[in-house]
Amino acid sequence: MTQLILASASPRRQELLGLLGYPFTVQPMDIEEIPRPEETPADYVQRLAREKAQACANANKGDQPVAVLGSDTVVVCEGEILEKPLDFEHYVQMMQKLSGTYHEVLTAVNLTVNGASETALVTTRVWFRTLSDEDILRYWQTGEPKDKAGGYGIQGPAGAFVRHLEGSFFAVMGLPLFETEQLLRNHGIYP
Ligand SMILES: Cc1cn([C@H]2C[C@H](O)[C@@H](COP(=O)(O)OP(=O)(O)OP(=O)(O)O)O2)c(=O)[nH]c1=O
Repeated sequence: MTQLILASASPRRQELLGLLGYPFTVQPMDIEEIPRPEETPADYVQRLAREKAQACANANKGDQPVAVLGSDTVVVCEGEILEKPLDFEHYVQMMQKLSGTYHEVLTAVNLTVNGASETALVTTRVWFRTLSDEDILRYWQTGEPKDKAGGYGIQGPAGAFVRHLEGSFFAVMGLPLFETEQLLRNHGIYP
């Protein structure tokens, strides 16, 4: 039987994959996350999702057959890629950019199995209400922004910043449920 591995350190991705009902194990991969010159945000997230899954598949070569899921999420605002905030200043800059306007959240998920590799990309447009300096400071103090792309987690208190969303809530949180299940089914993997 093919063993399913989630190549991710993200507790959100673990929680979301758990909702699909597949038994799986977790093996995070440390991949360098730096966009190449001229690489579009869409190409970048898809490459990282693929690299995470392929690194994990390589690490499990020779064992029993494995199917590996890798994923990556970035926030894109006015053409700029926003990843995890490096510090408070960086976080404030990000929130000021996101305040009162919309941005895109790009999440790619890759399935690598038996040498085959397929990636799905989900783009979600998210509209934030205007944020005051106090909103921004108070949200930092929750400790939530640090490990999240764009400096926020839609599934937590920052959900109150979101006026409207077009796309997939689960993709913003880190793993699109519909597309992930489709990838698995396309490759004959069922719970
Ligand atoms: C925008 C947004 C991101 N996030 C999280 C999901 C991801 O964990 C993180 C994006 O960073 P990633 O680099 O995609 O993932 P990661 O480093 O956490 O985990 P791994 O590479 O091992 O898979 O931001 C939320 O939880 N909620 C949100 O609303």
